[in-house]
Amino acid sequence: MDSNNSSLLLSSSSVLLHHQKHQLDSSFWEKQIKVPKQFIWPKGDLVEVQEELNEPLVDLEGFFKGDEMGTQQAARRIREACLKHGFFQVINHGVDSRVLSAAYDQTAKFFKLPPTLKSRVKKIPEATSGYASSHTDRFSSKLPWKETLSIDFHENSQEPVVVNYFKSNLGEDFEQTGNEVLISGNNGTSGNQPGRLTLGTGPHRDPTSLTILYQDEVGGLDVFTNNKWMSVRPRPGALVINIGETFTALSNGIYKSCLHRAVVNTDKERISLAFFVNPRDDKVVIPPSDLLGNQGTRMYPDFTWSDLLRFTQFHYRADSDTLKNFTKWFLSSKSLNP
Ligand SMILES: O=C(O)CCC(=O)C(=O)O
Ligand SMILES: [Fe+2]
Repeated sequence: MDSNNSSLLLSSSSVLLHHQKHQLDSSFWEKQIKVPKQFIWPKGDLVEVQEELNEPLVDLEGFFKGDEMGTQQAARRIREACLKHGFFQVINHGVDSRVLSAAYDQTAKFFKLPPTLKSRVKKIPEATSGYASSHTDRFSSKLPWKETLSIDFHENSQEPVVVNYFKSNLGEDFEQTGNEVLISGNNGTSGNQPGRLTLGTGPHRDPTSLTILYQDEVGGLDVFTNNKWMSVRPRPGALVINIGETFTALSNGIYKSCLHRAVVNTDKERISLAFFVNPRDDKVVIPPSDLLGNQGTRMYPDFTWSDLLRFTQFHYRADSDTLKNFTKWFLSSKSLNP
């Protein structure tokens, strides 16, 4: 799809939350002898992985070269993965490895800045861009052991929005960061062995359409499928793709968006770069009629990405039941305000 076509349908955004000032500094938490109880997750969410997920590794070379056979093979493998758990990895994806390394380095450089500097881009309420440590303002329990930097990106914007964002908040030295980072960086820090009690990102399904993730070699991404947690092996140069709830709704529930989490490594810090792809705000998510089955039954109501975003930002922490609870909330708010 060329960028003109895709901009008719897609916008992209990364959505994370703001913080309280004294908790901006993740090094503060790392120095604590005991993990504060707000960061301790229930045992059921912490069950360790025993196996690797056998997700398909899809080679996109044929697709990019216009090769029919290669394209069909890739499509078949992606379809199979989406019917099972919605996770696959891609190689020969066309994203220059130098851009990925530069984005990674710039993200790492940002997370190493002193807290006072990071706080210059701190996320404010209702914003979708900015730096956040842990989401402490929004939740009082099961906090994620990580810091995040989120940046809004709209493909059809003429302005160098991201470059301007970094330059105006952090200064000229960060122009390059703006050039490379079109992602949200998750930095799961290790510290005092919090890995045994905490999670970098708790179990959730992404509300997005698609998530494209670049993870470093530390690993920690786990997927819950076949009734167990399974790890997604970091593969050098590959991107992890998973479908989110919006895509599930678009496929009338046929393609699965799977529960996943990021565990904290007890020895090493981990950085992951997630690019969330979402429909344009005004596009209604309606599955094609041939996915409705004989009865023409719709699994989910007509909604827009901004409805789901509002729900997950202001009413509900994304978890295993987001789409089900969103549907209830959305239908009842519609019946109150028809
Ligand atoms: O860091 C990861 O591997 C996953 C992060 C994630 O699931 C998310 O940001 O939605
Ligand atoms: Fe996720």
